[in-house]
Amino acid sequence: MAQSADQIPLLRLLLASSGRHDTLKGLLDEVLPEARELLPAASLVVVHSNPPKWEVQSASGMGERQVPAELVADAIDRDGVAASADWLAAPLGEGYAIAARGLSDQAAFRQFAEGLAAADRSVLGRQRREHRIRRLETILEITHAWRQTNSMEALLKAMAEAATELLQGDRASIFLWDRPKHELVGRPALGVKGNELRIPDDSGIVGQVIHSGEPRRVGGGLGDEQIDRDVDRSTGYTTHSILCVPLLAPNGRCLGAFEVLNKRQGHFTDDDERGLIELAAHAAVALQNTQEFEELLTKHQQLVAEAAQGLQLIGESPAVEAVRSTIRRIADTDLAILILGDNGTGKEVVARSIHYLSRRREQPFIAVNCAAIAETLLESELFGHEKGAFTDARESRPGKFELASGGTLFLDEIGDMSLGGQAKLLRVLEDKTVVRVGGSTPIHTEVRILAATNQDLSAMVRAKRFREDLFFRLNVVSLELPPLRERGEDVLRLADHFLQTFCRSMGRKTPKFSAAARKRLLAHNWPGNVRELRNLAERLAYLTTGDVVEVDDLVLIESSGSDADRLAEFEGSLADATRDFQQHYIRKTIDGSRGNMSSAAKRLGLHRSNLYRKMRQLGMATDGAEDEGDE
Ligand SMILES: Nc1ncnc2c1ncn2[C@@H]1O[C@H](COP(=O)(O)OP(=O)(O)OP(=O)(O)O)[C@@H](O)[C@H]1O
Repeated sequence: MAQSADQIPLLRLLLASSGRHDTLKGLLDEVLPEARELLPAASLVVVHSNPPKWEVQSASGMGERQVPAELVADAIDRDGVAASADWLAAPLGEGYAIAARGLSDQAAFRQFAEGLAAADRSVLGRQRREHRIRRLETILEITHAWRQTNSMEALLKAMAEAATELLQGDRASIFLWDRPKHELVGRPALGVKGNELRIPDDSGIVGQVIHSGEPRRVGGGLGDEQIDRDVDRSTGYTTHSILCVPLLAPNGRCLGAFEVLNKRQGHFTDDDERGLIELAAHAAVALQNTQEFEELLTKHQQLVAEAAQGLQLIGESPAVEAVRSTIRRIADTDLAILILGDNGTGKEVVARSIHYLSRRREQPFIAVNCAAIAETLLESELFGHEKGAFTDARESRPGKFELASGGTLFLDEIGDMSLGGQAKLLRVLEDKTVVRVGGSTPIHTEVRILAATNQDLSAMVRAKRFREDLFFRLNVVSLELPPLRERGEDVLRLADHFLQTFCRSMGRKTPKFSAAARKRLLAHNWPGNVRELRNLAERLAYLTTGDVVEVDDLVLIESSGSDADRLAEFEGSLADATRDFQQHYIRKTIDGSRGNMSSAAKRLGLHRSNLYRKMRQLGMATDGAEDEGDE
C-alpha cells in the first residue's frame, strides 16, 4: 500500500505489536487505543461474525454505543470500506471487521485497516500454529494411551472422554456402523439402558455424515432443526450444538462417526472440526486394531472352551473320584505336581485337566516327552538355541520353557531324563530363567511344571538314578492313577464313551454292548489301560456294523499283554479254553483279512466252506455271508 508520511507511526505501532502478541485480543487491546489517537477517531471497534451475532473482540472509546452491525456486514459483503454518517467499516478477513466512528479520512482508515489485517493474519497464523502443535501433542498423548487398551468398551470410553476434553464439549459418542442391520450403534450412550444407543443408519446428523463422508456442524441457529429430537427423548438430554465427523479407516472405508455435543462456550469452530477429524483418524485405526484383537481373542476363548469341553476325565470309581477331587483343589495353584501311573492310564488327560481348570487356561499347554528326545537335544528342546549354536542350528528357536511362558509345561516320562538333563532342569526351576544354547541372555520364564512317569521315582532316587532335589521339587503334590483293571465299572463307562465318540465322528448310530460283551470287557485285564480300550472302541466303530456289539466282536481286543495276560483270558476246562481260542483266532484272522473270507480261510489252511462250517460249530455269527459270496 502507498503510505503517506503521517501513517508511519501507525504502521510502526502495528509492526511492533504484531511481534509481541500471541493472541489477537492482546494485539487489538494494545493497538486500538493508540491508533484511535493517531488516526484520530472517536471510537474504534473490531468485531467477529458469529452468526447471528457480532462478537466484539476489542474496542476503544466505545462507551455504550452499539456496533454498526449493518455497516459492518455491508463492508464484509463488498470486501471494501463502507461508510455512513458517523461510521466507517472495513473487513479484516476471516469474519473479522473494524469500524471507526468520527473519522472522515477514508484513505487513512483503509490503509490502517489493511495494516491491521496483515498484523491480524500474522498473529492468527502464529496462534493457529501453536494451537495446532498443542493439539497434536494432546492427540499424541491420547492415542498413546489408547494403544495400551485392548478392550473395545474401554477404548470407546477413552475416546469419548478425550474428544469431550479436547473440544470442550459436554459429551461425546462414537457411532459404529452395523451395515448388515442398517443401524448405527452409539457408545458410550450416557443415560441409555445398556449404555448402547441403536438408531437407523439414515437418521439425524450422524446418518448424513456416514453417508456423505463429510463432517457436519450444527448449532447456534445453523441447522438446529436437523437435530434428531427422538434421540434426545431417548437419552433425556437436550442437544444445542453438534460436531460430527466420519470415522474413516486408512483404506477409506467408513466405520461410523465421531460426535461431540454441546460446546461448553459458544459453538464448534472450524478449528474444532479440524481437531476432531484428526482425532477420528487415529480413533479409526485404534478401533480397527481393537476389533481385530477382540475377534482373535473371542476365537481364542472359543478354542480354549472347546478344548476344555472336549477334555473329559471319564470315571466314577472311587479312585478316579479321588483324583478328580484333588485336581479341583490344586488346579488353581501354582504347585508342581507329579502324576504317577502306568502307560495309558490318562496321565496327560489329568495334566490337561489341571491346566484348563487353572487361571492359566488361556495360555499355552506344552507337553514334552522326555523319553523321546535324545540327550544331546534335550537342552536345546527345553531351553531353545541361538542361530549357529551347533551345526544344525540354522535359525534361532525358542525352547519349550519359553513357549509355555505364562502357561503349563508338562514333562512326560520324566524318569527317562538323564542325570545331566536333570541337573540343567533343576537349575532352571530354581532360577526361573533360561539361557538358550549358544546364547548369553537370561530369559525369565513363568511356567507351571507338571511332570509324569510310569516309573517308581522313589526307588530311582534310592538307586541314585534320579536326583533327590529334583524329585522333591517336582513332587510337591503327587497324583496316582490306578490301572484300568482296578477301576471296576469305569471300563464300561469309558467303553460307551469312546464308542459313542468314534461312531459320532463317523456319522453312524452307536451300537450297544450286549450283556455278554459287557461281562467280557469287565473280565479283561487291560494291560494297555485306557489307551487299549480306546483303540478297541475305535476298531469296533469301524469294523462292526450291527446295532449290538456281541462278545464275538470283542476278539478285536488287542492281545498286547504278556503271555500270562493272554492266558488269563482263557478260563474253564481245556475244551472251553480251546473253543475260546479257536473263536478268537478265527475272528482275528478274518479281521486281519479285512473281512475277506476266502483270504482268511486260506490263511487258516481251510477251504472257505469249511471255515463257515467251523464257525457255525463254534457258535460264531456268519451273517449268512457264505450264501452271498463275499469276494
Ligand atoms: N479317564 C479318562 N477319560 C477319558 N479319556 C481318557 C481317560 N484316561 C485316558 N483317556 C484317553 O486314553 C488315551 C491315553 O491317555 P493318556 O495319553 O493321558 O495316558 P498316559 O498315562 O499319559 O499315557 P503314556 O504314559 O503312555 O503317555 C488318551 O486318548 C486319553 O484321551
